[in-house]
Amino acid sequence: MIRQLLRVVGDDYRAPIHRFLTSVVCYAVLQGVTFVLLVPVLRPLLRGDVAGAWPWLGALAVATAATVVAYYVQSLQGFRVGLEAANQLYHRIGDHLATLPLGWFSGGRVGRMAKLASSGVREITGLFAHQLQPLLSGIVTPLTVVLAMFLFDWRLATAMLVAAPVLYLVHRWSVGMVARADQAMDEAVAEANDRIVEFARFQPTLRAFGRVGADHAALEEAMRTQDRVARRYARRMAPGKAVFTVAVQLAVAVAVVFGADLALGGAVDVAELIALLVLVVRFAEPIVEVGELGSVLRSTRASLERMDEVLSTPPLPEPAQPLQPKGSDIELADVRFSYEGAAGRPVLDGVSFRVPAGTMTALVGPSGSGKTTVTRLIARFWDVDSGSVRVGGVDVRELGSESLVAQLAMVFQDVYLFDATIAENIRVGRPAATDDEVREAARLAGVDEIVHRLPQGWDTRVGEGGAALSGGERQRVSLARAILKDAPIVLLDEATAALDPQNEAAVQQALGRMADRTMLVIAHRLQTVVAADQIVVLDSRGRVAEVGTHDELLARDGQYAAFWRERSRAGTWRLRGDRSPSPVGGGSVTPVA
Ligand SMILES: Nc1ncnc2c1ncn2[C@@H]1O[C@H](COP(=O)(O)OP(=O)(O)OP(=O)(O)O)[C@@H](O)[C@H]1O
Repeated sequence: MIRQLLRVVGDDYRAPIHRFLTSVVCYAVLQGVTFVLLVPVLRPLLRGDVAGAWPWLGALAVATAATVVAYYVQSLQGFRVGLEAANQLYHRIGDHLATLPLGWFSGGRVGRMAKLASSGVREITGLFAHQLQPLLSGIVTPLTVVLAMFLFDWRLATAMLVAAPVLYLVHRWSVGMVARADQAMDEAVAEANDRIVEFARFQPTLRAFGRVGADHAALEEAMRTQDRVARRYARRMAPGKAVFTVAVQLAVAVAVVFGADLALGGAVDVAELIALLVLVVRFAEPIVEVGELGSVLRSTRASLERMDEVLSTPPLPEPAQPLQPKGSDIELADVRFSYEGAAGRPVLDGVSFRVPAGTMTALVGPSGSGKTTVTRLIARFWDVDSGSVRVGGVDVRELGSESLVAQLAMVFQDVYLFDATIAENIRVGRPAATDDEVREAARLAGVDEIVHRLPQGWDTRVGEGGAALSGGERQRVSLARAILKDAPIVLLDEATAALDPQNEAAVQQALGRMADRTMLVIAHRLQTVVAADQIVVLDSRGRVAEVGTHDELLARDGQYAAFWRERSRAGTWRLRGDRSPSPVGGGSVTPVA
């Protein structure tokens, strides 16, 4: 565990940890020495020889004072090293996250990462501040006592030495038993927590379907499971913990009986025996303390393992000599791609098309055909399995990630806004932009309209993730970011959810503003599709079905023409200014996402 801890915290932080561990070992040895000194102090006292006890009392006083100082030093160091290690960990995790492929952040990883960064880092701080000392003392102090015991009586010392591995084995067994119970309990609690959060988050959906009470089957089932596991936990955990404590007390009892036998046989006198038995009892104390740490240590070890896993996730490979893009065209050549761990056919299966510099390509296809995946491969969220994605004539794997990012402005559906003002959020697009440039970008994306409606205008904070804004408003802020960034290539996903008339106007205006850029748009609006220089149609198997202009594709009377007819009949291609309802859901052949 200590090796894993050193690996997670990093090589450059080994020295302070070693210093801390050394101070803990010093403290544990001194503690053992103070225990041992009780024997020469008690032996003369129990025989009525007070004068004979004085020199040993002096030694005990010195040893006790040294132990107190050592305790103070090690606990101070424990807190300091714990806090610094937490800081160091935050930096290491932060630095490492910045190098990971963007695709790594999808799924539930960000949530798990947040938990790891808060409770996981706290646990590791606690390991230094509270647990390493009793853990090491539980081994070093009894060892010191046993070794010193050989100075007084080799028979009792041997008995204690024999007891140590027996106690260790019992401890392992008991920790294993408690760990199994703990793990089942942790899983049940985590499941119940998830269900409660889900229950709270989906209240609107549940109520919309008349589920007004607390009759959420999944939640009830999770609660029942937790209750069942908690009962089993209590039944299993108590004996697991008790067995170790009983084993320690049994070892002490055996030592007492053995000592009494020696005294009766005249091998040791009664005064010496009592003094030695006090030592035996003290020998057991630190061991019992280790027994109490079992479950905390197990949970800390699990956090360490998860951190180790994150820190050993390979970063996005960077080219040794990054090339510069020559122009701003995009080209996908025979791209095959599957998501990690996904079975079955690839999401993209031999996709090839080119977006010439300064033109607009609309990407359409049924839901799940891989449109979003295409844009994310261009932004190198992941690397392709085979084939290549080229930007400015250079494979994105040969461009440094900085120069790739500099080429792109992305407006995706899942827009994240920081809990800051709108202006600060727009400025993310180009931190060095002037206030006027920020306002101009906001105006072009229709954000100024939103600002006028907000209580504190430009100074209104938008809440975490942009919670104070609607989906369409968030996307407009994202558009303003893209306009401000002024990158040569724009990847845009026209979110269906955000297609209110104002948002449409903003998207239209923004597209007009960026008309000289290379644009790849996952298109949901008729005028985007019609105005595109070319339309790329993906089929449900992740292949390019057709490429051409609107008129060409209609004339070809293929998949696009079929989409077109169906959409026109259903009225779900939206015309500018048309206030009919937005497209609903994704049919199997809808070109809208
Ligand atoms: N992070 C991911 N991990 C695993 N599978 C994914 C991931 N993202 C998407 N997929 C799967 O890849 C396929 C293509 O998804 P993608 O989002 O690219 O399609 P899309 O055409 O953009 O769909 P939509 O129009 O519904 O947004 C889908 O089957 C989807 O379930």
